[in-house]
Amino acid sequence: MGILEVKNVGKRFGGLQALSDVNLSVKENSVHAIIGPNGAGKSTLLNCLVGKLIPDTGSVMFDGQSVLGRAPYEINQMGISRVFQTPEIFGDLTVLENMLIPCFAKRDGAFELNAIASVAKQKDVLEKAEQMLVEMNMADKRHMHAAAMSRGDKRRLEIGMCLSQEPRLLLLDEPTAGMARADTNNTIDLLKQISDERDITIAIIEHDMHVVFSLANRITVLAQGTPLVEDDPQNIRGNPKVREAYLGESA
Ligand SMILES: Nc1ncnc2c1ncn2[C@@H]1O[C@H](COP(=O)(O)OP(=O)(O)OP(=O)(O)O)[C@@H](O)[C@H]1O
Repeated sequence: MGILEVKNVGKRFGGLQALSDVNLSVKENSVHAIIGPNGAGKSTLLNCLVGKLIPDTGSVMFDGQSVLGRAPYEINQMGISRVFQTPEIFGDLTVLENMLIPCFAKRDGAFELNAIASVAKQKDVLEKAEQMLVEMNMADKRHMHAAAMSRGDKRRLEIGMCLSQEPRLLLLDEPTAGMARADTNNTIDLLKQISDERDITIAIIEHDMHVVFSLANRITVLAQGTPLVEDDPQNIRGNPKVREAYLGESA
């Protein structure tokens, strides 16, 4: 039994069956990649896991509890945190101010913008945010405006903001999209470190096969809304069905 169990999930948009009969079992503490050609249904599936979409059929269980019918913030509180394709950070705030936001939300269940102004009085939150920046190797950038950072550092900050909420499952939607190779490699190293050092499960949607094969210990291939194959990376690499689904993409 995995920490995340998806059973027979289907989702239709008008005349388009975006997902049908999707089964997925994500083992605790694994790095599970979900790959597939454009339009295969990867983002739709992810949206069904975090409450952004409600599947028409099937079930989604996280740690034995159904996530269906719960609001995204409730699913977040259950222990699922999501990293978006474009980093969801506040460019006008400093790195430290960004980090304070999830730290307040974790402590109080909510966040008010004026809390940042009085943060000096909130030692526990400030210490937690500073500690997270140390763990993310970003302490030297704490007073920098987030917008001024490289794409890789924005991603690093966003991942740190997610981790400050102490999730048990981290979902990543193409975390290296649009990155230069050096930033991609830094992100791979960061995710490896997170997976090795923390009690956390990672599910990642990714097009870049270098990222997938560097990180994943299990891979599900989606094609036309349904799982084509689920296997270990070494078996996926040479699988003719996977190569065919990608029609020449480097699988
Ligand atoms: N809100 C929506 N309304 C209508 N159709 C949608 C909606 N969201 C996705 N689709 C369609 O559902 C199918 C699956 O899309 P989805 O974005 O999940 O694929 P994907 O595998 O994530 O693709 P990509 O790799 O290009 O991001 C596509 O045909 C897409 O056009």
